[in-house]
Amino acid sequence: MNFKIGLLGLGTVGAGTAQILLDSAGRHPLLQELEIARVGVRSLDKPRDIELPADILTTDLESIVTDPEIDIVVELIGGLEPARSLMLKAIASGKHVVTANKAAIALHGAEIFTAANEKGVYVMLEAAVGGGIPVIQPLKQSLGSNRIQGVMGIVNGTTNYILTRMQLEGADFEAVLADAQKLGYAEADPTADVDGLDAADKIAILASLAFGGRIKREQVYAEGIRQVSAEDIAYAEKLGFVIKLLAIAKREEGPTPQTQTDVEDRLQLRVHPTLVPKQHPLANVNGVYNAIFVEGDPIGQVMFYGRGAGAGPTASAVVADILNVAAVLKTETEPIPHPLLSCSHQHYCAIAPMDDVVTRFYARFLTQDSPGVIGELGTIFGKNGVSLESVVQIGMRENHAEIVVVTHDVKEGNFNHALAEIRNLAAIVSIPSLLRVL
Ligand SMILES: NC(=O)C1=CN([C@@H]2O[C@H](COP(=O)(O)OP(=O)(O)OC[C@H]3O[C@@H](n4cnc5c(N)ncnc54)[C@H](OP(=O)(O)O)[C@@H]3O)[C@@H](O)[C@H]2O)C=CC1
Ligand SMILES: N[C@@H](CC=O)C(=O)O
Ligand code: NA
Repeated sequence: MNFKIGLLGLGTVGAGTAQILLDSAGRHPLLQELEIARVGVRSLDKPRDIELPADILTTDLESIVTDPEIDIVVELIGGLEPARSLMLKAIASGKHVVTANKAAIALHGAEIFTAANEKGVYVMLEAAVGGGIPVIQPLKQSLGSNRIQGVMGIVNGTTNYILTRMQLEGADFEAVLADAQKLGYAEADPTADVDGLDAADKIAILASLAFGGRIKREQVYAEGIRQVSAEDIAYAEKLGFVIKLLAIAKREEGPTPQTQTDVEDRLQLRVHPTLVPKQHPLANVNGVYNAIFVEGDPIGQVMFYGRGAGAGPTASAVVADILNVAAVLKTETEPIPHPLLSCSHQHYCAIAPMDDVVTRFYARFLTQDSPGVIGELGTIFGKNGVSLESVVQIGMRENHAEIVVVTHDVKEGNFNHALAEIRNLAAIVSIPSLLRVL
């Protein structure tokens, strides 16, 4: 039995996927039953490293998703449109869909999964989060017996690659970003990586699976790494931390749920650069590697680690999804959405406002070099209920005193009130950095 694949996109991930499909030796035997029937691209003239019969390439992607011969549509063009419409048309035509497109799923997942469930087809997205790291299937299946308390991770390879090289080599942000683009890690528009939007898409997807509800993408708080400076990386290092872009989804404890439907806990959903203690497992995840740290009851802590971007690792996850669908098609005469492969939740999770989030902060102040400034800072923080773990005058920068503060756990709202007062102090020149601490 052969399964016909309609591949949309033959870029970094598309070419990586075709490469695996064309070279099945030594891999799962079911691969031999997969056939690349048609491939959709934007330009037919582009030179490509992969050899495919010219007549299967087309720029008419709609004809692929409606082709009665195609069993599985693999969407690897990226972006919101026409990716969303093509996936919906594929579903309407009864095709199963495999995608790596976290942006389209995070924003339009509800529409796409509702259509898929109505039509009785699968939408698989292992490659969309953590590239080659198996994390979507484990959340759907292997961890299904757990009540998940938190999912936290380094889920953007581009920014982790940049931060790692800035830390290890003191490298320049722009130069390292250009390398990440050459290596195929970055999105077509790397703004999504650098500004934390790609990580926000991914944590929305992970949270939806971990906490069994839909997530409104606009409710994920996202801060990127543009403001992370070489100075902060160096100060963090002295204080025993490394700076990582973390994506965090955390259940705020409510009453213990008695039934499936009365889970009304709120979720924290946030992406921001974070000072991570050097001894934390996530502190040692470097370069393009990603890691997703899950805490559940009764499993405790578990971490998934591997390459989060790049042609081969991402294609590994794409082809695994194709195999999963092919395996179901082979064994079920009338495919119905398999409860452990499909996504069927309906309600939206309640999200906590950022002002209610409790976290530690690192703040760097430039002040006039006058007596009593540290005392003034301490008084304002104390008045706002912000307890300080350390206050250190690092030295002088451009004739101003440089003071670094690390707080204990504090409500963001209280910290922001204190900052508003501090900004009005005559001695404050600027506050170049504000970062959260794990
Ligand atoms: N790169 C990575 O490491 C990872 C990427 N992803 C996701 O995988 C998806 C693909 O990414 P990637 O391979 O890097 O992207 P690329 O930009 O390398 O490739 C995109 C491909 O899609 C084709 N394409 C794009 N738009 C259209 C269109 N409107 N009509 C027809 N063809 C189109 C392009 O055609 P042509 O070749 O003719 O230009 C190209 O072949 C994205 O959703 C991305 O977020 C997920 C995990 C990791
Ligand atoms: N641009 C993304 C690619 C994988 O999702 C990243 O850098 O992680
Ligand atoms: Na993955």
